[in-house]
Amino acid sequence: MMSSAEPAIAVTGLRVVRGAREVLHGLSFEVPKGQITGLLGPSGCGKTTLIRSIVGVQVVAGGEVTVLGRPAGSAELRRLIGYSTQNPAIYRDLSVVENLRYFAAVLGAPKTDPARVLREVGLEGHADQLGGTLSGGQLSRASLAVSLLGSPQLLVLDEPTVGLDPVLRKELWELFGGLAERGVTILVSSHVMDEAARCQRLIMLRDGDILADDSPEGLRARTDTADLEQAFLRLIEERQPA
Ligand SMILES: Nc1ncnc2c1ncn2[C@@H]1O[C@H](COP(=O)(O)OP(=O)(O)OP(=O)(O)O)[C@@H](O)[C@H]1O
Repeated sequence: MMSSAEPAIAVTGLRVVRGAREVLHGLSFEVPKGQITGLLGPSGCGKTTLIRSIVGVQVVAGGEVTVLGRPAGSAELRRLIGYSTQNPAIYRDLSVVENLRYFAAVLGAPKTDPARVLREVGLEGHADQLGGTLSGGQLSRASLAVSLLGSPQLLVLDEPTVGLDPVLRKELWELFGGLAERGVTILVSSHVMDEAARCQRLIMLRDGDILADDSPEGLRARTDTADLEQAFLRLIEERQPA
């Protein structure tokens, strides 16, 4: 039904007000299918709000968000999107595999899925450990495992590597790369610029506006720097009148 040229996510004129302030000021962009798109920007710039709008849990003040050809928040998207929030939602009093069985049942995912996703995130050795006793990195991977249940077409990950050591971060990015090679679309937020280089596409946010929407190579060329952190800073300088 959908052509492969159709983007996984299309956002037009998205405005969101939280509290008394407008935090997203009319964003428009597309996320291509089968790629890793990074959503980057400093703390408080609106990454989580944008992600919430895409997964359909944010009240929006204006604009349109279309995900896999349907309006964001549509019931049928629930099975097609894997969403991992910043605060891992794992039951502390259930073991890892019990958590996975529970969420698989809620999603109507196959009974073989918990074993598959445990393998994918490398947590087989902790299957019977209680959620409440996992380390930070193990908890992040358990949360990622939940989002992989049911083989979603789109993975939306809000800062999945925050607080992880470099080895674990590298492993997780390799996992993301493998999923993208299998055709899964990944939108991943981060405030760590060195992770930007691992994405095929970058959306840089600042104060609720898009500063750049480009490939890492395009961004480096445009800002004449090899370093994406420098590129980000140069884009900010360009915007500010001298
Ligand atoms: N419930 C709320 N009520 C009022 N303002 C809010 C609320 N939630 C978030 N905000 C504000 O909206 C802005 C965007 O927040 P958001 O969580 O989207 O940023 P972020 O880029 O994800 O930040 P971080 O990287 O620190 O998680 C911030 O200025 C924040 O203070």
